[in-house]
Amino acid sequence: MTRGLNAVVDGPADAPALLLGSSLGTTGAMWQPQVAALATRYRVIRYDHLGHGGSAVPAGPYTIDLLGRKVLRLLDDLGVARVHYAGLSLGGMVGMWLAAHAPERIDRLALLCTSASLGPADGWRARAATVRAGRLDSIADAIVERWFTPAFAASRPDTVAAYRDLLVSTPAVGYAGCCEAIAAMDLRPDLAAVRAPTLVIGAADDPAIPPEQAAAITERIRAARLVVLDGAAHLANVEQPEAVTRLLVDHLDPEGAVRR
Ligand SMILES: O=C(O)CC1=CCC(=O)O1
Repeated sequence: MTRGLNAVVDGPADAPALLLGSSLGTTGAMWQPQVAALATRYRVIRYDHLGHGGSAVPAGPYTIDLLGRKVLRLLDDLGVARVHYAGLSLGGMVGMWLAAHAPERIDRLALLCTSASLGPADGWRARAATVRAGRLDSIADAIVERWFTPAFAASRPDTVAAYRDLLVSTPAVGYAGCCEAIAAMDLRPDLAAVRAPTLVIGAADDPAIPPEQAAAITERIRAARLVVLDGAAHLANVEQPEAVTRLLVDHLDPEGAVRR
């Protein structure tokens, strides 16, 4: 028996719930640029993936199915029946799984800088092996280089350093377990089962998951809309915080968007 997922909750207890899923090698802290604005409207629940942050760190390999089931258990523990969900990268992968396998629990969905299938699997398994051998620090710079555009990295070195610190503080077993989940993942057949109105956001300068992947997701989900953001790499919510917050606010409350 393992502990469950760690989560931080902000906003009014009686507001609609919004669950935020973060990327590989980060925690719910990744969503800091959006929290203040979103928490005026929603009960914002930021969870850490299995093996990340304050969550349990069982020995891997993990699967997306396992990560998704842990999120459902978290919602049960919090007494939350239904949520909006926004997830970036690995957080988006879990969001697709949730929307396909537990559609009764997901209201509106936002998928950022993510993919339904992200090969080559051998690359992810090699990365997992490197990290299991205790060498996450040796590949951290190469990973973080894909998270931000060169212009952002040059102008905001402290922010980049803070996200690098978050990455290297991830438990090796947890990080590797999630790499192995991505290696084994193919959510493409699941996407036809997604009923939630979905906003798919790609970033024009994302070398980790290029915007073509966002377009491929959009084509497979019945009620999906695609937006490609300029001036952002993989962590688009950090690099373009206002634009991402606005897109989320308008997507989650489309009637409010008409009034605004
Ligand atoms: O950090 C990376 O290499 C890019 C990435 C893939 C899945 C994820 O969450 O981040």
